[in-house]
Amino acid sequence: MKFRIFRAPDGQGEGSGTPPVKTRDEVVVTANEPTLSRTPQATAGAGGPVGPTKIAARDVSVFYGDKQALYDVSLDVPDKSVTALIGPSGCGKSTFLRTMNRMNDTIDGAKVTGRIEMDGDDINARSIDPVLLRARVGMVFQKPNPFPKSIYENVAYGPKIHGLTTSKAEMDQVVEASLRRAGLWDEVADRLHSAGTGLSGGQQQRLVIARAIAVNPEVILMDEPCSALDPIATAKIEELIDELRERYCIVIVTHSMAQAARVSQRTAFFHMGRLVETGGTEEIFTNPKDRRTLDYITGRFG
Ligand SMILES: Nc1ncnc2c1ncn2[C@@H]1O[C@H](COP(=O)(O)OP(=O)(O)OP(=O)(O)O)[C@@H](O)[C@H]1O
Repeated sequence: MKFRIFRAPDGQGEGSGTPPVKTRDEVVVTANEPTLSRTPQATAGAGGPVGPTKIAARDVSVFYGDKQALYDVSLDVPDKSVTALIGPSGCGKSTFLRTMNRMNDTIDGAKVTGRIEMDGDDINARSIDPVLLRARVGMVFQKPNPFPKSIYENVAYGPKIHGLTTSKAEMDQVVEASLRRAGLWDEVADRLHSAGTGLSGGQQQRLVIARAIAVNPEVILMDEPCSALDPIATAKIEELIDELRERYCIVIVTHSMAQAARVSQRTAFFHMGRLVETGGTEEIFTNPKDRRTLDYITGRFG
């Protein structure tokens, strides 16, 4: 599917006498043709097929001490698809991302209110163990952060501490399957016992993704996963994200509008701690309803 980012709503912009506005990213982006058959229970969103709701956030606010960073955010995140969180610096994208696996709990003075359900269960309930939750909801950060251990041990670490395997042979299988799924196996099969930190930046990021995959997550959160990578490594991670969405619910924070358009089926635009608008990615980029979304995607601020 090809679409041109931006067509102004309500007769503004292209074809209405106002000169077309260039986005600060590429203007024309391409994404794969949506294939409804790939996800049988999928419904067709404007940005491609998505699965049923995996995470439902309702009236979520986050405070760092006295400062409120998020205001009453309600958002449904669908399974088997990629949801992009976009918006200007400091608008609360990472804060919202962290609410989905309770990473804000690890920040002194942070307080989360509202409700977040995963498959209908309240993830902030007392009965939920945050360590187990973070295995179900894995996270990939801006800067690749492999452990100072071998490639093998990086991937085996999670299955080991969660007791997911019972033999060395089974662990070998999990490590290989995870590295294959992260698109890294062919590059590291002959050096599994070398240091993970010796890999290139892009390989390290795929190793970190393999590490997250190894514990059978249902959701993968990615906080600007390509911002430290060159364009070739970025393209590989984007391809990988596109493959992974068939199995997982993926949420990605990105500053690149072109990246959001290439990899996501749904987009949520945040501004000053509020969720302004959400919808199918194509719809958000071609026909945003809110003026602030339009201004952001056309590079007027941010
Ligand atoms: N640990 C923290 N302690 C205090 N304030 C914080 C903390 N983390 C974030 N904030 C504040 O919360 C607000 C939202 O920050 P957040 O990092 O979620 O935004 P963002 O949209 O992800 O920004 P960026 O695109 O620059 O990464 C900002 O005002 C930020 O300064």
